[in-house]
Amino acid sequence: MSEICFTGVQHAYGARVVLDGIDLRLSEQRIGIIGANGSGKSTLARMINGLVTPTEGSVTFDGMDVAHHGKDVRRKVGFIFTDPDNQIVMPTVGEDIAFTLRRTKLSKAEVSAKVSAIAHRFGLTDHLEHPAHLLSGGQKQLLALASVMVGEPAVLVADEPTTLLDARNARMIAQVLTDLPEQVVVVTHQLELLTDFDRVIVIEEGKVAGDDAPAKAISRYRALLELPS
Ligand SMILES: Nc1ncnc2c1ncn2[C@@H]1O[C@H](COP(=O)(O)OP(=O)(O)OP(=O)(O)O)[C@@H](O)[C@H]1O
Repeated sequence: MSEICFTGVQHAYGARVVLDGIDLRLSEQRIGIIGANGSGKSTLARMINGLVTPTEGSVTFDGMDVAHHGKDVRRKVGFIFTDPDNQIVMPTVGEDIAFTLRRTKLSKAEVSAKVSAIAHRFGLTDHLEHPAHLLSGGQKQLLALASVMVGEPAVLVADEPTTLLDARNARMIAQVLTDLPEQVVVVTHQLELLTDFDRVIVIEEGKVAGDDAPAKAISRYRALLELPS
């Protein structure tokens, strides 16, 4: 597994500090990040691949400082967002997956083989020729995943990947993420998604307020929100 290290990390948007004093060494296979709205989870997740850089401290990915090696890190850290429509860029499913490989030196046949293999892995084989915008919400999230994973990142970061999905599709995407052999970091409000995860970080008002196995971290979070456990 890769090692993601936050050392003395602060992030401020203008004068507003939204993350502070973050020290984390993440090397487990499945890591969840939970916390109330606005607590700083997305900001933390975006720091892993340099979409957001710290205003103090540093984030490293396998020893590379993300602020200085953003491009190299982004090759190793795939990212999916809440709304797959924001990352589907090509008209058809097959073209969208192939788009990720456009800057590689692979031959047409090699690209085609990789697209077929990843479509098969994410259950999209029958949709390769279909317009991406006609897919269901769950299928679009699968396409976003396939288009990222075809680039063979070492880690996938997913920021609330099930928020826009109905319960059945949310469960399906949760299962797909849980079963990925790659390392995953998932920000979510869907706490049951994290049942089989290795570690869950609780963020509260920009600080780490819990860091434990799922059951304990989730009870800590419920206690913070004053919800029944
Ligand atoms: N680009 C930005 N400019 C200014 N403030 C921002 C920006 N992005 C986020 N914020 C603020 O930073 C704080 C943390 O936001 P962040 O999106 O990281 O929280 P979150 O825990 O992911 O929230 P949610 O669960 O609602 O998605 C919030 O108060 C938010 O309004």
